[in-house]
Amino acid sequence: MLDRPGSAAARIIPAIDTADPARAEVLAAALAPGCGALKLGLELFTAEGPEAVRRIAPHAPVFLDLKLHDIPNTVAGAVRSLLPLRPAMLTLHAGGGAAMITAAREAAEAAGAARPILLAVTVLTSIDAATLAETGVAGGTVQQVLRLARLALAAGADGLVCSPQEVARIRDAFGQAPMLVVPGVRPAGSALGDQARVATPAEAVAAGADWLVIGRPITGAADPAAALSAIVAGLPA
Ligand SMILES: O=c1ccn([C@@H]2O[C@H](COP(=O)(O)O)[C@@H](O)[C@H]2O)c(=O)[nH]1
Repeated sequence: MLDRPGSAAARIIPAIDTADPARAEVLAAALAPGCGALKLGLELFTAEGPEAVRRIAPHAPVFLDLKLHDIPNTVAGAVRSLLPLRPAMLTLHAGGGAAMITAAREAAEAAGAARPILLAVTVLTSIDAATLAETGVAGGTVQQVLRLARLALAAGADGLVCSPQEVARIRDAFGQAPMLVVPGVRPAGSALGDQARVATPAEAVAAGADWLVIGRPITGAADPAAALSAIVAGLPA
């Protein structure tokens, strides 16, 4: 299993969000020396499938962010199908419920010590309180994140995906054991895009984040490797 980051660079996971496998490889080669892992998500996986993972994996550990969400039997089968790709991290939606998460964990155990870190996505960082209320969830984002975090960790998730705005509350409630992987991170002055619950990289780390997922502020820069280096330079060693 991937170790918790031991340096500022190792904390950063650039999100390689493109449907173009050649572009993904160029980004991977440029960014891998300065980061801890590379995140591949739905855009590349739905375009290119497992082959995209095989092409990126030689560069850095792969965080496969597919946000699995289905009945337990189907999610367990998907985890089994993904294990040969040896992802370092894998996501599933906490909202799928405890039985789904436990089924995913049991399926992942087949990989033994090389199994991926299983991360439960709480409330997407693009969702604000009003959007959450539209889905029928009252009480605000922090309360829902804590509710889903409790469920997911009890069911066998190794860690959580949450926004930087909930990290300190999660550490207060659950301590240092859960691995916290945090998107919704924006260097000062960066465009928010569709992200709603954000903080800067330094704020996220100070709150207790383990890894920071950062996409467009890096991959949309004229020099992605330089943008990554500038973010790392702004973090404590
Ligand atoms: O709650 C979540 C879960 C996953 N993501 C993913 O992280 C990156 C963020 O990219 P940016 O360009 O830095 O906004 C992206 O791949 C999302 O799918 C998230 O943003 N929020």
